[in-house]
Amino acid sequence: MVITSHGVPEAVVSDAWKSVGEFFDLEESEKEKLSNMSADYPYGYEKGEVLAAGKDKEKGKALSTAPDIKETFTIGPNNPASGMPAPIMPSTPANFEAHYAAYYAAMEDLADTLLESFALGLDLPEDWFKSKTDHHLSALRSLNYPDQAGMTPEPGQLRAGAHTDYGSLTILKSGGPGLQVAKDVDGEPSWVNVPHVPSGFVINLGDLMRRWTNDRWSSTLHRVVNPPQDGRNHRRQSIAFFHNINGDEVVKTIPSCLDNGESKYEPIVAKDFLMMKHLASVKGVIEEKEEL
Ligand SMILES: O=C(O)CCC(=O)C(=O)O
Ligand SMILES: [Fe+2]
Repeated sequence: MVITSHGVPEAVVSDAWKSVGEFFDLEESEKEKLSNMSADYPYGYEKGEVLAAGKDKEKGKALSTAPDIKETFTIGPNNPASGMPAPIMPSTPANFEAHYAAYYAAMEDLADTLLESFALGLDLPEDWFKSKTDHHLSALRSLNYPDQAGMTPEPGQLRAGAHTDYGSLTILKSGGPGLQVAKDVDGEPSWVNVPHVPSGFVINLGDLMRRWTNDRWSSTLHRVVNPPQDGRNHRRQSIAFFHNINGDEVVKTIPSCLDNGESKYEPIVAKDFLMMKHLASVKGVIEEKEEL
């Protein structure tokens, strides 16, 4: 869905947007200083990531061994209770840290509001999600899809390959068209362009929400296509807030989503579920490498 009238101050968005653009404009060597991803710190700067888990959904087979045509910068929560280390931020551009932190905080508030609506939609008390999200593992990732002037993507290579997000819900701000969604069904996906609403946010559900609701709600299969041939020189920027619940929360089918008292899924600790998703995506990459 696309939401407007969300209450996020325009300046919070435009400040973060500008700082993100300036960050991606830095020399590669500057950005590489932030590529400090490890098992303990699954964030930072990355280029050419392959979202392999999603590719499994396209007939269970990778369409291409080529990486997504994008670069990303990600932080996690700035809250020791989440169990994650504090965010490592770029020191340039000068205001990046303040703007990024303010945007993260605004997204936390918006996610809380959305979850209150979700609770009502699932026949739960309005504050049902509150105790399950008060030391959440949400991540904020900005994305830059460089212009494609003078380059020819490999067959099947996209700005972002088809995938579903892992967590509960995603709040996405983007600077232009290119995002497509499809029903997450077996067989050939039927892609639909998501309308670009400049003041709005796109909301996608993730795999954790799907499992939690016992498949009553689906996770959104999506991708970002390459610019049209006559618009190759257009760069695209977006900022995605991946809301995730408390890492130590046990994801056990929401009572109102049981099917005649039955659940399709075993209870799982949220952090284990996210790790399983992460490892599955890494496994996809390894298998692709073995196919070469
Ligand atoms: O840039 C976009 O519009 C989508 C990004 C996305 O799907 C992701 O980072 O998971
Ligand atoms: Fe996504």
